[in-house]
Amino acid sequence: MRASQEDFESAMNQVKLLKKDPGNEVKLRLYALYKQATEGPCNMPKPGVFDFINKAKWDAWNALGSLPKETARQNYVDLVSSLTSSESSSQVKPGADREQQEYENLVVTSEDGITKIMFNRPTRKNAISTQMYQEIMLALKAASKDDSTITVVTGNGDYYCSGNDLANFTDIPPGGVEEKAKQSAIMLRDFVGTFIDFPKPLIAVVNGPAVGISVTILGLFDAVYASDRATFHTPFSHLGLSPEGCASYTFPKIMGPAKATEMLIFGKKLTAGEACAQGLVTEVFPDSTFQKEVWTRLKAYSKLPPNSMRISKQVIRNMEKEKLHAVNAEESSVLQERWLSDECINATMNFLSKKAKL
Ligand SMILES: CCCCCCCCCC/C=C/CC(=O)SCCNC(=O)CCNC(=O)[C@H](O)C(C)(C)COP(=O)(O)OP(=O)(O)OC[C@H]1O[C@@H](n2cnc3c(N)ncnc32)[C@H](O)[C@@H]1OP(=O)(O)O
Repeated sequence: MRASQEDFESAMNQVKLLKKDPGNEVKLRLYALYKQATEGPCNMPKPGVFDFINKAKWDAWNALGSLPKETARQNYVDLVSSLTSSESSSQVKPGADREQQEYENLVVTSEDGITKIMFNRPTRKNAISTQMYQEIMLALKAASKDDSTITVVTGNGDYYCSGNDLANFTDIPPGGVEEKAKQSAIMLRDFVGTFIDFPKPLIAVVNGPAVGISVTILGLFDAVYASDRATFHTPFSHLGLSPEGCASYTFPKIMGPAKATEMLIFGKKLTAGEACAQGLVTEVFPDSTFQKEVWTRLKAYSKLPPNSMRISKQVIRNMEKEKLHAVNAEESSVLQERWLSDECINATMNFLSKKAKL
């Protein structure tokens, strides 16, 4: 069942009763979902650059694109529910392992045996900044040790994730671009390594389009549920790049070398249905019932015996671990060179100077 008008109104009241300020990102998200749920897609003229507050509100609402009103209403209710439950769980067990760490680019909640890690930069289509790579690693490490039985990764807004934040290329340290490429290769290897070693069932709830590294690492997840609005795109050649996230190994294994070539070399964008037919996605749901159906299923899975699930994951994955770490190291080292290539620098500059989009 989808959130009713009554659920929506009750969620609006609960927001007023929140004891803790949820922070600007979340408040903007609530505003945007409220406007989308009540008025539909953004219909206001874009405010001027110096009208900071209204520009931020406009950006947040506009970022929801054509998200249907019912989905926005449901997402609003879900977001309020995650805020109220994180307040009440920290009241019930202060200082215990349910305690939530503050993240700038993620919303992490834990309830019903499920830790949910939600990418939370909707105005940037959830592009992964350098800080966000670190936060995702921290959140996964915490989830591996908390008392949840399964861990879910999802996105806030109309995108699941638009991949690496291309602005990461502009933050060059005093050691120069070579030093930046070296540090980035280490960060990438650690980031992907955290997924390879994650001990519990790891599930992706792909709520919208997914790009780049957010797609490649799906090969390291244990199940991938997708809305029929989701697409899967790895435009590495267009960006002068090469695959990461172990996709050079997992994708040919999952879908066969020819289909993997179309995605990883020619940058073919797959619909959710195509990705499911090729084995990258476990199941596709209509967007209108996506959240409801997936979370009902996940809540049931989270009640299965945790040790049995962990051990089964070990049995399924452990034989591959050494190979995956070797592939990860090789992909990261190849990319360290690619980032310094003219092909990559030109493609990135074209995007950042607004001359190109995917
Ligand atoms: C020296 C070496 C340093 C290297 C450091 C890297 C370390 C780790 C690397 C791991 C490797 C990963 C590979 C990849 O992930 S490749 C994929 C990279 N992603 C992209 O190329 C996507 C680029 N974005 C787009 O093409 C489009 O934005 C979109 C996703 C198709 C959406 O288009 P739409 O028209 O709907 O929306 P907007 O373009 O208006 O987006 C809203 C604003 O968000 C900004 N945005 C979106 N995605 C990104 C992104 N990936 N990086 C930076 N910024 C992004 C977009 O520019 C808009 O901003 P604006 O409002 O200011 O215009």
